[in-house]
Amino acid sequence: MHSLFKQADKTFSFDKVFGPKAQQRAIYDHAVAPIVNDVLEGYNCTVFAFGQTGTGKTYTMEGEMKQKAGELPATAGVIPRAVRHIFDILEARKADYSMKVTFLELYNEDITDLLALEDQSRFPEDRQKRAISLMEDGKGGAVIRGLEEVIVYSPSEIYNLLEHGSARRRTADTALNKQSSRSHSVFSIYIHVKEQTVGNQELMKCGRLNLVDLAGSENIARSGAREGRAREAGEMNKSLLTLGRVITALVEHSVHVPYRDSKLTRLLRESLGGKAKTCIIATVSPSIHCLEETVVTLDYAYRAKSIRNKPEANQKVCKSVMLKDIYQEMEKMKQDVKAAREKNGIYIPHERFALEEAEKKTMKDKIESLELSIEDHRKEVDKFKRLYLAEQEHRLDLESRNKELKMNIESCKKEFLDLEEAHSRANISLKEKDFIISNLLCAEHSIVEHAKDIRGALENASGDISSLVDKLGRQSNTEAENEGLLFHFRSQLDLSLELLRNTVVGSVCEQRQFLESMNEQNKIYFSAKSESTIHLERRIAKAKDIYASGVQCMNELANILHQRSIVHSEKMGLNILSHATRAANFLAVMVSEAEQVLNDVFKSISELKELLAFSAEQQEVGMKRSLVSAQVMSKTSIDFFKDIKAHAYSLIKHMEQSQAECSSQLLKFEEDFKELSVQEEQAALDKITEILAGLTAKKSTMVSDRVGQLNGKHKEEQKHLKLQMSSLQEVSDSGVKEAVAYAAKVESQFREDKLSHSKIKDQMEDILQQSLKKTAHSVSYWSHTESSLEQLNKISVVEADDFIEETRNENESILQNMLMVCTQSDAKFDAITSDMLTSVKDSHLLDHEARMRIETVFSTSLDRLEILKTKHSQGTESIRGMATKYLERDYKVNSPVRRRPGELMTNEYSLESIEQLRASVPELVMKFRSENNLDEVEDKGKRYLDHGIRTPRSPLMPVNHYHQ
Ligand SMILES: Nc1ncnc2c1ncn2[C@@H]1O[C@H](COP(=O)(O)OP(=O)(O)OP(=O)(O)O)[C@@H](O)[C@H]1O
Repeated sequence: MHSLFKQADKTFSFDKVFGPKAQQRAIYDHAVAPIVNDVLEGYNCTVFAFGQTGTGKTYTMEGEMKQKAGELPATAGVIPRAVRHIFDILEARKADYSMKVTFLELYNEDITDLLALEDQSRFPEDRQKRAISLMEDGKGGAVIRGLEEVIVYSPSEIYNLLEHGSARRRTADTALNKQSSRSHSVFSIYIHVKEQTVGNQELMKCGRLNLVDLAGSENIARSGAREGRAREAGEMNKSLLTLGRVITALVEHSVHVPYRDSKLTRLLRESLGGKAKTCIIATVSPSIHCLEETVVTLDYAYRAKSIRNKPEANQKVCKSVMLKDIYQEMEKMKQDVKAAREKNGIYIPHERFALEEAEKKTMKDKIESLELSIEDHRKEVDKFKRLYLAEQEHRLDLESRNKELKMNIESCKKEFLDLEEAHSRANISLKEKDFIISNLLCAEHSIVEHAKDIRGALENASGDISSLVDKLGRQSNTEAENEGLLFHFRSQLDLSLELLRNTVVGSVCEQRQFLESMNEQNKIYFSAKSESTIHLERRIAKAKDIYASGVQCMNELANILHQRSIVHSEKMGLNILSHATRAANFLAVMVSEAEQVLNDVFKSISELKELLAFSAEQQEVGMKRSLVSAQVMSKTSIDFFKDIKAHAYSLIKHMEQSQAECSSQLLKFEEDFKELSVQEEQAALDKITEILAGLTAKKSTMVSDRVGQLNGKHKEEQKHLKLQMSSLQEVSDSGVKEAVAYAAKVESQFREDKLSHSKIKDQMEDILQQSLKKTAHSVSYWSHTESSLEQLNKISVVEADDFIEETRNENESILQNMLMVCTQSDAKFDAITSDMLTSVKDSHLLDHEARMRIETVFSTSLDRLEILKTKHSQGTESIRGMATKYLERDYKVNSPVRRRPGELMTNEYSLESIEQLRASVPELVMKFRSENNLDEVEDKGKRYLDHGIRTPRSPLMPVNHYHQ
């Protein structure tokens, strides 16, 4: 089956190929019409159709012949069309012609005349078709004795004969064709055309057209032929087989062409390699089920196409010569008739009978001896065929083995190339990894640098924090100082108020004492002057009241001020205390956490460093190992393939040699055999018996010698081949084992390396993620701390500022009130004093003495008042000065923070800079590839890319989210 499909790939070329829809007319015009013209020029021409049964041979040759209105139907085949064509030409030429036709059937090697009259014999055996003998004409053609030649004058006559004859053909119902022709049919048209020559001599052009419809070649099993049909098919196939052999012999220019092996080939002898012009129509089926037969048919047709005939026109004969022939023939026939009349039965003249008998006898002898020799030949040929077939099989076997070996070599080469590619890929990946490692080291270095920077920044921050703590301490000191100052101010204020009160009380007492003394004096003096005294008393009481109310007011104010200052200082103290403790706690926690974070970062960085170093070391070791093993393996594979190649080469050479030798020997043998056969044939004519014996002996010895030689050689070759094959197998087995072992080793190493690499990578990834998380956490924490500090600072500053402002405002308002009260009391005191002076002046008018006394008292009072005034103004001034000092100089306000901790960090360690710390493996791979022009290499780095795309580095994600 496999070979069949292989055959189906074959290509055949023909003069013209007609498809299933081709019209009969097209086939005729293209293939047969030129032949008809040649027939009319005096050539013998043959058109024969052959092919598988049921493929349309009869349809092509005969078709439908019933005329419609004098016209042939479209389905008319080659024969009716040729007949019509011939008549058309002859009539157009107005030629003088004669035409006769014969129609015979060749069935199971028997020739039957299809145009002979029906036998009216009573007995069925007599009614059997008369067998007709086939004889050589001595010019390479065949003569059929006793065949009915019907002279025809019109196409319709021929059509009738054709229909009549076709109806008598043996047909049967088969699985492939309902009306399958079981015989070969030959319809011949003989045409004699008279030609006028210059010398007024009449010449005749004799042409013959054989139209042959062969029985179908058939696969007995498929055609469904059984028993009688099977035998019939076998016979048909036999004659077709002989036809095939004849074609083969003609194609190969063999000396002997087995025409005589079947009647069909004897009949067609002239048309195959003879002097006739031949057209072969091969019919095939488009069905796949008929592929085998189709290929065989096409093969026959293709081979038959290369047969070269030597067409020769028949000799033009004189009319007189022809007439002479005809008369001779008539004479012969007359003698036959006469002999038949004289006796009952079939009689011929005695001389002819004796001649024919002798001829028959010699022929019979010849045939017998030839049959014997043919039988021998056949046996020998069969033997050699078997040998040849065995040899061919052996050759095919060797060829297939050779092919297998070649394929093995090819696959090994491919594997080797794959290995080389893998090796180069491994090298590239090694370089890639080196590149990545160096970049990772750089990244690590930069991370360490950044960590150092962070540490510096943290140190700065801790400095800032400690300065902040100092500042807070200072602030609390300031607050304490302020408290002290306030206390001092309060005590001072109390003192001055006390002093003022004492002064006022003293002056009032003095005034009172003076007034009492004045009263006593006046009692004495002003007994008479009660009105003025009453007035004075009233006035004094009024001044007394005013002074008492002023003192009371001052006292109240001082108390309020005192109480407020106490409350405020307490509040402030509490605030400052709480702020300080909060800040201290917060800073302590922050410092400890920052230290922890820093420690973690350093720890993870050192771990990362160690891991990186370890992984780089391991990778290097693994890569080196794989490189070495790959190199070893490549070397071994190369050696192994070299060995195989050398072995295969020697094997092929040896095979070629042996094949050439075999074929040359076979050719030689065939030639010898043919030569011998020819010689034998020649000699057989002379001394058949003697030479046959000699020849047989010679042949048998020669054959046995040759066979022995061939066998010996064949055995030697086989031995040699076996040896070669076994060594080759050993080599290939060992090579395969080595290759498998190396492959397994390399694979395991690769797996190990890959596993460790992936583990380390995972660890690295984890650590990196952890460190990044911690960094992110610390960054967030820092920023949080910073904001908290800032907030705290702001709150405390605002609170302190508010409090101070409030206190200042309150104090200022109190002082303003106090000053106002003082001024009011001054004014009132002045008013009282002036009143008193007026009263004193009034009293002066009353009494000079009293006036003198009063003047003295007045001057003393004035002095005292002056002193009181000065003291009062001094007290006021000191209070004011103290207040100013307290408010402007001594009350310490917290100076604003110049540099905020954390600014450095946020500015220097932006998200971008942290992102830049990443060593992106895909980018590194891309960079490496672009630098090394490795784009065309199978994209192994794609994995990194894919990986990079699939798992974007998550550690910084929280940071990103936090900051977004
Ligand atoms: N080209 C065609 N167009 C129409 N019908 C066709 C064609 N060729 C063959 N046939 C039909 O196929 C059937 C078989 O054809 P035909 O008898 O000519 O085959 P065959 O090759 O002579 O077979 P066998 O060798 O068995 O005699 C017939 O019925 C015929 O009419």
